[in-house]
Amino acid sequence: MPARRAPDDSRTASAAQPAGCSQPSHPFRRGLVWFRRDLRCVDHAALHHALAQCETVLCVFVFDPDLLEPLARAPDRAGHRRVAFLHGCVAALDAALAVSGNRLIVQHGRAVESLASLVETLGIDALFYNRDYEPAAIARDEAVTARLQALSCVCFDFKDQVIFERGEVLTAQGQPFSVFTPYKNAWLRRLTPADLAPRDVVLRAAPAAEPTAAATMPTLAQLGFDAAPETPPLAPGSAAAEALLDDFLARLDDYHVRRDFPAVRGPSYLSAHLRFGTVSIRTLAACAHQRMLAGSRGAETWLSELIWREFYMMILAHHPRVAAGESFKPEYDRIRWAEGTAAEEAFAAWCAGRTGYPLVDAAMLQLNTTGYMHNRLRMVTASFLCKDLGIDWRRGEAYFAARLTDHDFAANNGGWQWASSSGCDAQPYFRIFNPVTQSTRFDPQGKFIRRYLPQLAKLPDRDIHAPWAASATVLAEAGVKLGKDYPYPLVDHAEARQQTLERYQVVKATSGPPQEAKRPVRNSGKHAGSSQG
Ligand SMILES: Cc1cc2nc3c(=O)[nH]c(=O)nc-3n(C[C@H](O)[C@H](O)[C@H](O)COP(=O)(O)OP(=O)(O)OC[C@H]3O[C@@H](n4cnc5c(N)ncnc54)[C@H](O)[C@@H]3O)c2cc1C
Repeated sequence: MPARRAPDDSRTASAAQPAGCSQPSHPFRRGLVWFRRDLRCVDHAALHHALAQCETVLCVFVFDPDLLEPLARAPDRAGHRRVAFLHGCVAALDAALAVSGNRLIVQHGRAVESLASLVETLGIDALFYNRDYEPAAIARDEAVTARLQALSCVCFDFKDQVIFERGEVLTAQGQPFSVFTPYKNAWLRRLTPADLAPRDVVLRAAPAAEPTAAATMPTLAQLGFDAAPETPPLAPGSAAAEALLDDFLARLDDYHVRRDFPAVRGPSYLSAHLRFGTVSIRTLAACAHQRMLAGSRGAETWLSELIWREFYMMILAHHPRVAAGESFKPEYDRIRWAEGTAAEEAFAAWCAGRTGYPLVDAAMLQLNTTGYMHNRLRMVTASFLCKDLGIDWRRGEAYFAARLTDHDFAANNGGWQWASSSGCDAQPYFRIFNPVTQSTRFDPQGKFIRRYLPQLAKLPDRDIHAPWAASATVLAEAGVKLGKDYPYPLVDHAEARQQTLERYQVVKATSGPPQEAKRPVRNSGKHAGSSQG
């Protein structure tokens, strides 16, 4: 039996009142809040309801080997950075709870067994958690709920990760949207102040006898991961998220003009915090919405990005087959991607940032060294992999998934399917980013390239985007020996573009007028009128 759904998760605790329950002030004696992608103790739906429903509220986080082991095994220890960030967020949550005399119980084990054991040993009669929308998480939550209900523990789940979930924003015919702009318009029409109101949390100190203090936080080494670097690329926890948000709000009004330039501090850098819920989506959407109503174009554009996030989560919820590796548009699974030794070498070069296209390489080095990549560059590198190297987008998706600290299945899959044209509201197959044009346009002085490719730093702005086209004198003056200090380009873009158009012929019949492919495209790469532009 699934968890009981609160009819809504508005601020009234009675929304979660179990059916047939009399109305004592606290219908449950001991409740447990299971933290997952919501590692904060402010504006938190499950915690809000648990405090209203239970005499005593305990809190738990479970480091689940089902999730950790694949990351620990990932090649070149790629998953370690993300787990270090997660570990830091869990520690920060524990510290935040301690301020009000509460502690986080931290478990290391499979969620079903860990939670069942806690329910029995601590005498828990109700479990509260916020919903997750990834198919594997849904399956896990159903297993947990079934097991706990068998132990007479009532389970409640809440909407918290999004403003609107699965079935809340639909077409006039009651169908899910597959195009972003009408979805966004319907999303905005549906929005009311209650959707953005914080789910208040007023913590009560846990009685001293509660066994939570006995819980110990496993070290990263005990979890099978490297120790966190002394200066992590991104500080974990809610306080760090708040600092990033404060910094971003001062530049929000210019977001629409700054966000596309990777060398400029344009976007919010909040993605990993949104991923782990150290900041509430309601807080962010409320800030953006308020400033948008006051006339801020930057805020309007940023709110659109937050809606893209929900759009892709909605797509995943309605089309879980994309999580099984299928293209959103099935005809795109007929494409024959490059295979064999040359393709393997090309993939390895793309991963390592050795394609010979400086913007692509600098972007991959940003990902490999920091666990983050700027949105513009995610589009450029993804397009380069599928449409210049002819390599299956799923390989790039997996590479990003292992390395991004902010990895979110729905956004990553949506972004890759957008770039490869196989997704809903994706860019048409015949629109192919020119990596040099993207570079001159979005990193005109090569500042970003110079940051990650210091060997090219002395090249003039004019030549840094395509070093192979620079004169021998310019290269010599800049101290660049092509083939030694920096690779020759792996492919010729014009030829690769032609091959891609041929490769995509199998989908042409269903995906657009063939003559469009012949029209020269000035590829600004608008992501359906929004960020991926
Ligand atoms: C190939 C590809 C893969 C991607 N993989 C991920 C991923 O794994 N995780 C992830 O969070 N985003 C992903 N994105 C979307 C986007 O690139 C990042 O959200 C953004 O770069 C994060 O930086 P930020 O927080 O500074 O963004 P901001 O510009 O400040 O945007 C604010 C928030 O809006 C959301 N957002 C912005 N753009 C998008 C988008 N196109 N799709 C969905 N949500 C969006 C994110 O939650 C982001 O944090 C991907 C995009 C592409 C093209």
